[in-house]
Amino acid sequence: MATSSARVDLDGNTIKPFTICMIGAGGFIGSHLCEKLMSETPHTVLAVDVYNDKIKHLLEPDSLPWAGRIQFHRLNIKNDSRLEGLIKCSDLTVNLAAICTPADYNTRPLDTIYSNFIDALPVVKYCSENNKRLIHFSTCEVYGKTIGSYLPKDSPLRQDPAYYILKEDTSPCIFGSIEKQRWSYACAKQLIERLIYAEGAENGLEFTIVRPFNWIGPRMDFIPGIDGPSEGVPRVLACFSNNLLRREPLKLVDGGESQRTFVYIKDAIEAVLLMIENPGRANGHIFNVGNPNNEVTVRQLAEMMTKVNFLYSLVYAKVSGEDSIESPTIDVSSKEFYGEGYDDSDKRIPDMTIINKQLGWDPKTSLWDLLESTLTYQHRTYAEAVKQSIAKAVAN
Ligand SMILES: NC(=O)c1ccc[n+]([C@@H]2O[C@H](COP(=O)([O-])OP(=O)(O)OC[C@H]3O[C@@H](n4cnc5c(N)ncnc54)[C@H](O)[C@@H]3O)[C@@H](O)[C@H]2O)c1
Ligand SMILES: O=C(O)[C@H]1O[C@H](OP(=O)(O)OP(=O)(O)OC[C@H]2O[C@@H](n3ccc(=O)[nH]c3=O)[C@H](O)[C@@H]2O)[C@H](O)[C@@H](O)[C@@H]1O
Repeated sequence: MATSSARVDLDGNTIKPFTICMIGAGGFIGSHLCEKLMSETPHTVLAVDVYNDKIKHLLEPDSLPWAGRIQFHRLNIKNDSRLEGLIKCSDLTVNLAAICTPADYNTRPLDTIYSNFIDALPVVKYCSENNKRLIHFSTCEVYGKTIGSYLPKDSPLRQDPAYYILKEDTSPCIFGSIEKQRWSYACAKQLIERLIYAEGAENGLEFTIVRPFNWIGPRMDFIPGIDGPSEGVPRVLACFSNNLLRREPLKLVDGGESQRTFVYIKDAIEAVLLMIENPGRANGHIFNVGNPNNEVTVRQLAEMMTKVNFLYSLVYAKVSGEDSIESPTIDVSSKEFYGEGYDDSDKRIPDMTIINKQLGWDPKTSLWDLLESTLTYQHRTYAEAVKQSIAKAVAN
């Protein structure tokens, strides 16, 4: 445990322990960030969320080595006057709270806009008024679609990185029309980014904006019918994990042609810790955090996850080779899967120049490796519960 030895920042200065108000600490990213801060740093976390299931293992029992350095505050930031007090007594606020599952963007656009813009406003205001540093979680979705996607299909310029690489300081934000409510999330995130940037420019707010590019790993979202609603649609990793655990075909939306770069949550958390502990290098910056080397189409992701799952089943669950499903994928239209108003980002490759220069950070984990450890986690956490729920359904 590194908590007793003095920590130094990237410039060799000793880092004093500080207090972090982490809003949305009970979610996927928050749970990994809390874990990292507890196990490797001396900092204190005031963990704010409406749920704490994903950080329970850090809160109990009292004998944990970090007991006293993490406190859970169950509150909804929409309507709780305790929020300002928690921000005031912290050195830094990290805001992760949001609705961030695409199935909600076109079906619950009002909740999406309120959650990502209106509910974040008081957090920015309290940080600005009390001279507190803010690390705000935005998204790579603020880039929307690539410039290349608007070129003719056979244009050679589509192969030119200038038409698809996403750069914090030069790329435009390209969204679809207003009826394409998919973009309600990206647009709300863009506006809160602009507001934070303006608070920095006009009122001196010390801020960092993070644009995650498809961070994935254990504890992401939920498995429908097990630890989330049966009809709920989580992000792609959990959708495909659910299909694999239930031994049903993986659904490819509109042919699974969209491309994504996936980064392992543990690599990405290293980047966030560097931002937290190096304010002089992180303040005033917007950072892409992703892994440009892990690009696949959604179809390729489905194929890779099917292979990794098959190997896991052979080795650990002792399932025979012939038992693998015959039709591992099935095509569905986006209208059928997400409903009216869905649209998609075609390709998302982060430019890494700024984060490299400011923080010297690079992702390490390959897609194969991260899928192997994540699917092992999914099996160990959910396989038995899924088996029981299938048996129950058959019995009824
Ligand atoms: N996971 C990714 O790859 C990714 C990519 C891009 C952007 N982001 C952004 O990062 C942030 C965290 O994402 P995540 O994947 O951990 O999502 P998540 O849904 O797992 O976590 C969000 C947490 O915020 C909490 N929350 C939401 N509204 C709240 C409220 N009103 N009051 C209190 N708590 C509230 C939720 O209960 C949840 O625990 C979000 O802002 C998201 O937009 C994530
Ligand atoms: O993770 C990110 O960086 C951002 O992108 C995500 O958006 P997206 O990548 O579109 O969300 P996923 O649900 O992970 O879907 C990825 C792709 O898989 C497809 N998909 C999803 C689920 C499924 O069962 N099948 C399928 O083909 C989707 O249509 C999409 O093309 C979410 O908007 C946010 O969590 C976040 O801000």
